[in-house]
Amino acid sequence: MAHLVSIDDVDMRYGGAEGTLAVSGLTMRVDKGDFAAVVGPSGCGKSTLMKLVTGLHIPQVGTVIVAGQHVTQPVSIVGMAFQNPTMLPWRTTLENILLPLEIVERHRHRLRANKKEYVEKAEHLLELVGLKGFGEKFPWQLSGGMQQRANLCRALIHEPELLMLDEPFGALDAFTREELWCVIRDLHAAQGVTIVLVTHDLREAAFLADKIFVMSARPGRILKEHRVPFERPRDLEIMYETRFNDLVHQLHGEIAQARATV
Ligand SMILES: Nc1ncnc2c1ncn2[C@@H]1O[C@H](COP(=O)(O)OP(=O)(O)OP(=O)(O)O)[C@@H](O)[C@H]1O
Repeated sequence: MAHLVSIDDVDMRYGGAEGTLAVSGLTMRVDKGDFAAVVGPSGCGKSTLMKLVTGLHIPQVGTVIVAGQHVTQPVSIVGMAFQNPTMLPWRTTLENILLPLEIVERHRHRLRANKKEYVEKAEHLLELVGLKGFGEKFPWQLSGGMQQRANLCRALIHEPELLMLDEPFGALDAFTREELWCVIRDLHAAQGVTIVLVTHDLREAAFLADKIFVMSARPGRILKEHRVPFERPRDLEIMYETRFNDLVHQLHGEIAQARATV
């Protein structure tokens, strides 16, 4: 089967020839339908990896292929969500969710012609993430967790094949974060979207992912790929099981070692 994401021997350096080498010899593959997590020491190049896959950065060495296309510009089949959702305060939540459709040329005409259909789709997504009826509220009327839920809807409105999540729950309290893990788990199951999640939280990676990539310290490359053997659907209770804690412990050890070998 062809991989949805193929990164081959990539080097990415910021700031010219003498600048910071963020990743080097980076190679990884993500298959269609996968839920992949990327973990590693602080500053190892995780966000850089996300930007390479989405075409926000183009590497100096190596290739990035997404859905069979060599990435040379921003990739339209990708949805993205970052740590701090930036919603436009003067637009309602629903209008914020529809925003990507107004920006992307390809969708703009379709939105104009089929507004009702897209509003229904946005309302369906709001329901999926537990925000039914909140579309008419303004972002500042929502809690941080609710804004992050809406942010996920916005990342999914154009039905991306690939959803890239960069520390999306980092700013939330532990309970809200766990609630959102379940939202993401259910979205992955319901929408069949391929997900790549960058996170510092090893429990988050072990709970959500099928594959966990461990990166080295900068310049980042993949040190190890774990297959997560836990059956789906997973319940939060799994986090109290020995096999879950063994995996988290192992990941922790690998990252500690990567940090020590800088
Ligand atoms: N635009 C940039 N210009 C210069 N250097 C950069 C730029 N973006 C990132 N870097 C550097 O590249 C390296 C990797 O950064 P990146 O943000 O990809 O790491 P990260 O693993 O996501 O970090 P963190 O764990 O802190 O979230 C870091 O040393 C960072 O300072």
